[in-house]
Amino acid sequence: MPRFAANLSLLFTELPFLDRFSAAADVGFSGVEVLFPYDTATKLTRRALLANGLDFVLMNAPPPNYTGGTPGYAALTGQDARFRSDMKRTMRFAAELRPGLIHVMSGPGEGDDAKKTFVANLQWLADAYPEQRFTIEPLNPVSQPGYFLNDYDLAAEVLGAVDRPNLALQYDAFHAQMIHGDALGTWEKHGYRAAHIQIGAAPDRSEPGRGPVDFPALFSAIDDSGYSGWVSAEYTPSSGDTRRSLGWMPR
Ligand SMILES: O=C(O)[C@@H](O)C(=O)CO
Ligand SMILES: [Mg+2]
Repeated sequence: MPRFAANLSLLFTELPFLDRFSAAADVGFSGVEVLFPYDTATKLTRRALLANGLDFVLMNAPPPNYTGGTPGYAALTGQDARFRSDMKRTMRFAAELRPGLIHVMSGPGEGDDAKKTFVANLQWLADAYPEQRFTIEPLNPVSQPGYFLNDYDLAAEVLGAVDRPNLALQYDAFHAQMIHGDALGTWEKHGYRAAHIQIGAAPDRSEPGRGPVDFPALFSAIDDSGYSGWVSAEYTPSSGDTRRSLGWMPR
């Protein structure tokens, strides 16, 4: 059975941020991820991780939280200086928080120029920080209109062109189902590129078990593939109560 982590930006939001760590540990998670940990003093976040024996699995770049703003500059031609300064800032947080992975958001864009820019920026990043592992994640166009990385085949092309050992795919069952209509088939085609997995039902991004994705079959396929990373629960509990949403989680 996969190792499960909790996304504390979507789970346990009924609690204040720093209380979500112990809540996740109490129900059996041994790792957590936070999309944008930039608003909380790093020493407080670090203390919450250590006090609860939790691995810090992943955070997003760039800071700050993009809500209401641009979701990254990595694919925006002519914005290389902005991309680099954002990533230097990210890495200052990472030096303290020590995430296993950093998800680099592409931001908006389309076409060959955006692809070339994205590839060149990712190569710079991977070479500048060879000890850090990074991911890229396709996001569906309903949730993220105008976002450049909106397809798993495109992600495969980008990963092939970047060709660095510390950059891999972030597979999200919710986005895979929304983009390609087949989360399991997308895993079977692209799963070998993945360093990180996130799960949530489609189309409403609630807990696994609702909607068309067959999660027991997906978990078996993940196990059979030999994947050894984390599977992170990244969904909004349908009742608003995270504990009540955990029926999908094998004990
Ligand atoms: O799936 C998502 O939306 C996230 O993993 C993410 O990183 C977007 O902020
Ligand atoms: Mg995701």
